[in-house]
Amino acid sequence: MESQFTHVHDTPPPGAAADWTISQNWDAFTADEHAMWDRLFARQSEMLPGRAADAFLRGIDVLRLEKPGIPDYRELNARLMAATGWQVIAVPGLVPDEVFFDHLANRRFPAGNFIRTPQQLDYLQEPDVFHDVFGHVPMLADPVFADYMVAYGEGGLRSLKFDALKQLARLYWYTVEFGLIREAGGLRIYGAGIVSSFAESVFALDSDSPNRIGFDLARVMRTDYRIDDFQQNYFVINSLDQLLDTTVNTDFAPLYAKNAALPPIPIADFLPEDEVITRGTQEYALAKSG
Ligand SMILES: C[C@H](O)[C@H](O)[C@H]1CNc2nc(N)[nH]c(=O)c2N1
Ligand SMILES: N[C@@H](Cc1ccccc1)C(=O)O
Ligand SMILES: [Fe+2]
Repeated sequence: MESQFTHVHDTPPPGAAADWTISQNWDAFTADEHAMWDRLFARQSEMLPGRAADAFLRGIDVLRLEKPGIPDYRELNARLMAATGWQVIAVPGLVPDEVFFDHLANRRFPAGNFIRTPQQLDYLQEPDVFHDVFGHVPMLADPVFADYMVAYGEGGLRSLKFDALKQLARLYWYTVEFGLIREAGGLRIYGAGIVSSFAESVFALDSDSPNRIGFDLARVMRTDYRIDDFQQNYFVINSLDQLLDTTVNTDFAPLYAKNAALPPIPIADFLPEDEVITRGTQEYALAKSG
């Protein structure tokens, strides 16, 4: 089973529980680590109004994330639990797929218990506490998205029975990590991978390089993605209700079977039935490929 991170071991590291959780040990975070959080938070929060989805901005407010420093889960979880029954749990880093899905299915969001170094300011491969807590957690304060993430966890466990992890991982990638949503004011970001990245929060909305395509479940589950640079495709939902209703009310089993018989859709390709919002130039990707 290949997740987008393939160097995850299958036994918990020393000090971690069987479910891979560790104590956040908030008191052990240094002033420099809190300062890194504040630097990242200031950079993102000043540029996100008008870019981030309403639900994301509401979550920042409800969870009091503007408070300086790395959030103390004892305080954060009191508010998050009150909002949607979710809680953030600390893990050393990436956890095995099944462990990840089981946590989501039980309203527990695993967050990497480390923060990036100044050298990793603009890009790091593995999710740190800023990506996980700033990027993912505000959306978990939204009841509809919170229910989507539970259903996703349950669906993830089910997908393993169909050997369909790859298809389900694509759904996660193009919604939870890199999803865009239509709002009255225009396209907005709800994907954690975008919203936690300064450069991609600009690129995803402003650049004419990437494709922007209306969300279609089967199409997304067939579409390849890249993990090492800006996305070449973004999929756009009309509402969080649409995302929840579509995925919860569709039995994925027939979809898994149908898609397994079809080749994956190459990253920047279009299908005739695509709702094309932006026919991207792919200028950025082509320039990078040299
Ligand atoms: C579902 C899929 O396997 C995905 O890559 C998972 C794997 N393990 C993870 N582990 C952590 N801590 N955080 C994640 O986002 C993920 N993603
Ligand atoms: N409906 C999916 C479960 C799922 C729900 C929501 C998100 C992702 C997956 C299935 O039948 O397996
Ligand atoms: Fe993430």
